[in-house]
Amino acid sequence: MNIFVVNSGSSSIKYQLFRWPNQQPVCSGLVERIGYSNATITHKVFTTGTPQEIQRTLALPDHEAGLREVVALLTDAEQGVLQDPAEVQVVGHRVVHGGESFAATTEVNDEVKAEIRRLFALAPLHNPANLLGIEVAERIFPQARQIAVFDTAFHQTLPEKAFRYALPEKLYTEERIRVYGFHGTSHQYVAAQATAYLDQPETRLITLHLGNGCSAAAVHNGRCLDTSMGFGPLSGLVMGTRTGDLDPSVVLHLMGQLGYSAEQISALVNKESGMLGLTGLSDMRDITKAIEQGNASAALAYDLYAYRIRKYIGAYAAVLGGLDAVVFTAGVGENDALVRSKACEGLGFLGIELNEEENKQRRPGIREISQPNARVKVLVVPTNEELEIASQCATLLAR
Ligand SMILES: Nc1ncnc2c1ncn2[C@@H]1O[C@H](COP(=O)(O)OP(=O)(O)O)[C@@H](O)[C@H]1O
Ligand SMILES: CC(=O)OP(=O)(O)O
Ligand SMILES: [Mg+2]
Repeated sequence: MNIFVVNSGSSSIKYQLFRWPNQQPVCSGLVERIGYSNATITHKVFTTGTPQEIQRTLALPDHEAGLREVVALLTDAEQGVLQDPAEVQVVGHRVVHGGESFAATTEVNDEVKAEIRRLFALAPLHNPANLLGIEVAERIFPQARQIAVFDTAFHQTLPEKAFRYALPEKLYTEERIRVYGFHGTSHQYVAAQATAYLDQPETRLITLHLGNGCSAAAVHNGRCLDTSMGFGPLSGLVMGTRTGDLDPSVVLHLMGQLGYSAEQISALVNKESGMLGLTGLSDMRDITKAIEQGNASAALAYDLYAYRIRKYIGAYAAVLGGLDAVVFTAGVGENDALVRSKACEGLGFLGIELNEEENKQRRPGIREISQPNARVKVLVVPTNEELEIASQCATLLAR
């Protein structure tokens, strides 16, 4: 069986094709700058000994044009891996917000699409693009089963004291205003990997997904107890362009005293804040370079970013009543040794002690970067949301 996984963003599409059940990735890629005349496709094929990379720059007016180009690469006479798009039996989609309706992976139908659309307002950067990806895939792969895997699903096990806000009750009962949590597919995948690695009867983990969006989760024996993103993917850790935790008084002041509209507030907290707002840069690699060049704003932003992570580690150690491992994952978590080092600074009292030599190494796979006899293991576990999505699709179909 061929499973094609699509992670559709506002101006990008990440994808991966798997042969199942051997879980082999056949190819993967990234379409960026959709909507521009200089969009790019980076396509990697793994069927030959050394991965082949194809790069294309072209005009892509919309997601449909992007996905059609990807299908052209998949079925290319020379470098293609399929003869016909009809060979794709399953398309697995990352959908960021599933609300309270979806606690599990779900086959897409009209009702599911309507619910994803109803949730647009709660995840404006993500759900519209996710639905668009589904609709385009339905046209391109009409014979395939379309399956949605929700970022929120893994967090549906949160106890009520963790998922409720201290707001009037009817805002929960009538409006479903509560903590949903995000990046669940990634937290679930790395928690399972870390649990298998630790191989002990009980595991209390803090998983830290640090990508463009960032979130922390407290996971006890594979069950999520708390997470830092909330009603939408804005609260908690400092992110590339999002604020993380912010006192609502700031929003009230911006609207009441400084004349901001709701749209301006949304743009501010989603797209203009976080590391970008603090430094003018959102990519951690650029921020690191700026620090090396003596940029004081970049140094402060980096401190703030790591300090927020440290606060959540302390909080979640308390939630879990102890700690077996801290797990770093995603673009920043897997690659940025200095962020890991600063985030763990001063946490020796919790049993967290980094081995700085190991922390600086770059190796594929799971890496243990704590001191050999530290009470808490610190692990770098590469995430693979696409593999987890494919795996959840296969599990659903086998039922
Ligand atoms: N070598 C690296 N060092 C530091 N940060 C990195 C490195 N590689 C990637 N990143 C960071 O990872 C982030 C993107 O992470 P990723 O998990 O791909 O996010 P997303 O899936 O949300 O797009 C970017 O902010 C980028 O700066
Ligand atoms: C939910 C979320 O923040 O996703 P991403 O990190 O991909 O933007
Ligand atoms: Mg991501």
